[in-house]
Amino acid sequence: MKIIRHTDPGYPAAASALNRRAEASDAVREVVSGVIKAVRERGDAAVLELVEKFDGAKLTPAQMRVPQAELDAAWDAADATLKSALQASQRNVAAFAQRSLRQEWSFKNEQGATVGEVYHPFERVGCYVPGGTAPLVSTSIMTVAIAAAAGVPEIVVCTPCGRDGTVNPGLLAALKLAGATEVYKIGGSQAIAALAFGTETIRPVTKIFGPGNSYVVEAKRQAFGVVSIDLLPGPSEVLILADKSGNPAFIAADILAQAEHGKDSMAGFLTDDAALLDAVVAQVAEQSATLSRQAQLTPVLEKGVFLMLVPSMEEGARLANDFAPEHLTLITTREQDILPLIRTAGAIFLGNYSPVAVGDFLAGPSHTLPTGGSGKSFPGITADMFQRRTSIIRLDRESCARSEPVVSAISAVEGLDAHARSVFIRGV
Ligand SMILES: NC(=O)c1ccc[n+]([C@@H]2O[C@H](COP(=O)([O-])OP(=O)(O)OC[C@H]3O[C@@H](n4cnc5c(N)ncnc54)[C@H](O)[C@@H]3O)[C@@H](O)[C@H]2O)c1
Ligand SMILES: [Zn+2]
Repeated sequence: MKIIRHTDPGYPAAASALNRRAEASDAVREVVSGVIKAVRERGDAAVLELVEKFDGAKLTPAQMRVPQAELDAAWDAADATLKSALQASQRNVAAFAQRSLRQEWSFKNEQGATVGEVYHPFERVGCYVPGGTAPLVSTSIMTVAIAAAAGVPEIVVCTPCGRDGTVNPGLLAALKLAGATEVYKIGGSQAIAALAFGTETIRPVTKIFGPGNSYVVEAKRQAFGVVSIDLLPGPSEVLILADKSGNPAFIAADILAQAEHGKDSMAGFLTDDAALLDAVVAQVAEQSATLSRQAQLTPVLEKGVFLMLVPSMEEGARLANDFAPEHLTLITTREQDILPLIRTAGAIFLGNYSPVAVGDFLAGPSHTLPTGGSGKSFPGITADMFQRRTSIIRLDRESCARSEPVVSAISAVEGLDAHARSVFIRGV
């Protein structure tokens, strides 16, 4: 853990280093462009070679898709506690999604033309559900269930399999409940390439959603244009900003919950209270000893966790905006002053009793959120991202006549006389 105080000489540099921009390393970019090229040129064969190389599983093209019967059986076999937990999560997510959906509307413009917007669900989307280091059962709900709530008829999921070629049955159960219509057990950038460009087995989709590691995120970025994408949701992270009202045990628990995501994940803690900083450091040491995922925790605690004593909560909010955290926890007695200052967080958790884990699994908004600083440009997944918008324009003879002088004036400057004629030829 790095501990920096505003009284340290290194503070200005450490504070300005928080002002990040999301960019993949050259090495990741190169690997991914090689993968995309291979999948475009050689389809299934390339996908399966890469699955063997990165995930150690030997599959045939016929084994790529999880049969519907296996999805159904996974749901039937899931234990009752898991089923009701997944259902509770899905109910909250669907209810939240309903409120985010856009409705069609229209109005008459100044010339009397009817103009408006209509929305249709995308026909066929891809949702990536990570599975490299943990089977992200919750991500099934946080992507697929939202697509289903938006009315998307074809929801194609890719998720990596283990060396034995199987996918965690709890994950399959969640996908079934959430409403996945096709599930392929392939992961990584090869899965994104297959979804974007298609292979003999996988028909291409038009938009790709969902989080993943740096390879998955870079593949989505490189596929952009051929498909659209939701955002760039990479390795998970949290930033906690608290004044002396913060509970050190709760804060340490949230830092550790973040750290157990493993490689590349980050947790930061900013406070204006020196005693709280010390108490959180002590709590992290005490609590971390009793957790199971030491292999994931240790490297993150060494490299990915920083604690900073800032001169004020206002300065903390400024640094939080620079960092643009995926999750921001704000604990302060001055919420009305500090909350309005936060503009770039993917999701904001307020007060001592709002653990990020409840947002991960249950609360309602998608947990698929921007990371790596991309929150400055992208929001997290919302239901309306599964809707394609188009505009509608209808004129009658009268509104056409009233539009003519404006069209003629602009056509004259642009030198486009056919444009002007196409209006006045209508007898106006
Ligand atoms: N931002 C969010 O909203 C959000 C939500 C959930 C999860 N996540 C993040 O998703 C990530 C999931 O990562 P993961 O690794 O566990 O699973 P993953 O499914 O994203 O990636 C696993 C795949 O990566 C590929 N891969 C691994 N090493 C590679 C290499 N050297 N070269 C090329 N490809 C390689 C493999 O094909 C493998 O199938 C985590 O970082 C987690 O924090 C983010
Ligand atoms: Zn988490």
